[in-house]
Amino acid sequence: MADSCGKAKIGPSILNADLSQLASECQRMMDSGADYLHLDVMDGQFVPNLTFGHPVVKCLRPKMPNVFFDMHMMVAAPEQWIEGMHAAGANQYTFHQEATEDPKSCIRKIKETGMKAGIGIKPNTPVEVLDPYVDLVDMVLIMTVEPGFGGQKFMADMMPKIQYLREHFGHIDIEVDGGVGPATIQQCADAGANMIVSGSAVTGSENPRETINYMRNVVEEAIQKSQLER
Ligand SMILES: O=C(CO)[C@@H](O)[C@H](O)COP(=O)(O)O
Repeated sequence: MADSCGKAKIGPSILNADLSQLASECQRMMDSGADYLHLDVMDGQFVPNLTFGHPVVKCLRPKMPNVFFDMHMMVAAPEQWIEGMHAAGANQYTFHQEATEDPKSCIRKIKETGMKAGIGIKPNTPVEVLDPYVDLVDMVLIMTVEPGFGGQKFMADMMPKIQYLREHFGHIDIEVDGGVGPATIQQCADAGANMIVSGSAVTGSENPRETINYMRNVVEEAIQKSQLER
């Protein structure tokens, strides 16, 4: 993932998978051709749901030593978990701008560990709040559902946020997350998203490999089209 800024990457979310089989579900996603794993961490404060923390990541890491773990930290005071997630083997730490008084300090602490830093916003947060941080992070996350649960309806009115980021900041990694699947990937690709989080549409697919390949092809075609139009 190191030198792949702006390329099409599919990162399944396992939130709606069979969490009693977490390791095998993660492996199933990678065996189906996923580029990375999107792991949803929820604390019951920042979002009204509870999932898992760094102890679980620590157990997962030895089972999949080379998989890129994209930690989606839907938590209050995200600074508190940076060290733990790094020690557990996380590769990227994506926090929410709404969750901290000092995003720049959070970004600095993440990068000091060697992890990649991501910053995300919820649907009701204007994209312009990210302007001071985009050049400091490795990836920007645009939520297309209210964070907290998988299987929700895609919010197409979030696409202008992605277009804004692509137009103002060029080849950064822009991740889209929530209700993304074969029926909605074209909108995301056309808007400029290149890192695709898809949960239910992939983990619930009869053919996850086919679903992943389809979405990657749509994004790759959109990237090529935008490059030709420049
Ligand atoms: O962070 C979240 C939800 O809060 C997402 O990562 C969802 O887990 C994506 O799942 P689908 O909407 O694709 O089912």
